[in-house]
Amino acid sequence: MSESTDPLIDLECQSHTYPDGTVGVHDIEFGVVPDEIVAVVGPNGSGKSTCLEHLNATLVPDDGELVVRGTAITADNREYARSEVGFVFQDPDTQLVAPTVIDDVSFGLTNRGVTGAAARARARDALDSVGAKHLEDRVPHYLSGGEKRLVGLAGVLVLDPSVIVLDEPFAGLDPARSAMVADRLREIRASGISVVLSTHDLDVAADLADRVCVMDDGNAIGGGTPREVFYDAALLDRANLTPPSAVRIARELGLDASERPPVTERDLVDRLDGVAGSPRNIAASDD
Ligand SMILES: Nc1ncnc2c1ncn2[C@@H]1O[C@H](COP(=O)(O)OP(=O)(O)OP(=O)(O)O)[C@@H](O)[C@H]1O
Repeated sequence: MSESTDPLIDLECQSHTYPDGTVGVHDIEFGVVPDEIVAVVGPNGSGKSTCLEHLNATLVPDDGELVVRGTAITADNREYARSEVGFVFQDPDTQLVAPTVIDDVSFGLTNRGVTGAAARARARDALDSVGAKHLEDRVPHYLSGGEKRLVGLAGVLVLDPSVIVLDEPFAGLDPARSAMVADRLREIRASGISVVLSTHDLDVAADLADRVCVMDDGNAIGGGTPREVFYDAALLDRANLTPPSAVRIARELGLDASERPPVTERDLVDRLDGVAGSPRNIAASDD
C-alpha cells in the first residue's frame, strides 16, 4: 500500500457544457487519494458519467482544472492523465476492439510499444488478476456482459494505472457476477490502485466504498463515509435516493441512534447477533 495521502486526482470543475448546450455538470470538486474506493451516486442525469469522464481528461471543464499526481493537465499532456487514470466504460463494447480477448487486452500495450510475447504475458497476468484467464482465446463480441466487463477491466489494469474509474460496473450483472466484480475491486485497491465508480446500487456502495459522493442536478451536493452519507436523510432526500436496505431496516429496529449504526447487511447481522429477542437468537434458543 502507498504511504502517501497526497491526492492522486484533484478535479475542480465549475461547469461542463456539451456541444448541444446541455449542462452536464455545474460545480464539482472531486479528489481521489491513494488506497480508496470512491462511489459516486445520484439519480439518472445527475452528472455522474460527466464527472467521471473528467477524471482522465476524456472531457475537459469549461471552467476549472484537473490535476493528476501533482501535474496540471492541459491540452499538451492529456496522455499523462490517460496513462495514470484508466477508464472502464459503462458499455463494454465501446472498449473491445480486437478479434480475440488476449489481443484486446494487449492492445493498449502494443500502442505503447510493448509487443509480442512480452505483451501477451502481461495481458495474461491482467486477465488472471480479474479471474478471466480462461477467456483469452474467445471472441470479445460473443462474451456475456459480465465477461466483457472483466475483459475491459483487464485491458485497463494491464496499463498499470494509479486510479481506475468505472462507470456503472455492476449494471446488468447477476448477483454472483456483481459480487465477483466487487471482490476484484477490493483486490485492486489492496494492490495500491484507487478505484472510483458510479452506481445506482446503494447496497453495493455501502458495502464496497470507503467514501461516497452524492450528485444531483450536475452538482456534488455532499459526501463522506457510507455511514455518514447513508444516515443523512436530508442529503439523500435532496437527491431523491432511497437508503441502502440495511439502513432502512436499522431505522425500523431503532438501531439508527446507536454509536455505529449498521450500514451493510453484514453490520446488521452482526448487530442482531447481540440483540436478545432477535430472530437469530430466538431460533438458537429453540434448538
Ligand atoms: N454527449 C452528451 N451530449 C449532450 N448532453 C449530454 C451528453 N452526455 C450527457 N448529457 C447530459 O448531461 C447530463 C448529465 O448526464 P450524465 O450522463 O453525466 O448523468 P448520469 O448521472 O451519469 O446519468 P445516468 O445515471 O442516467 O447514467 C444529462 O442531462 C444528460 O442528458
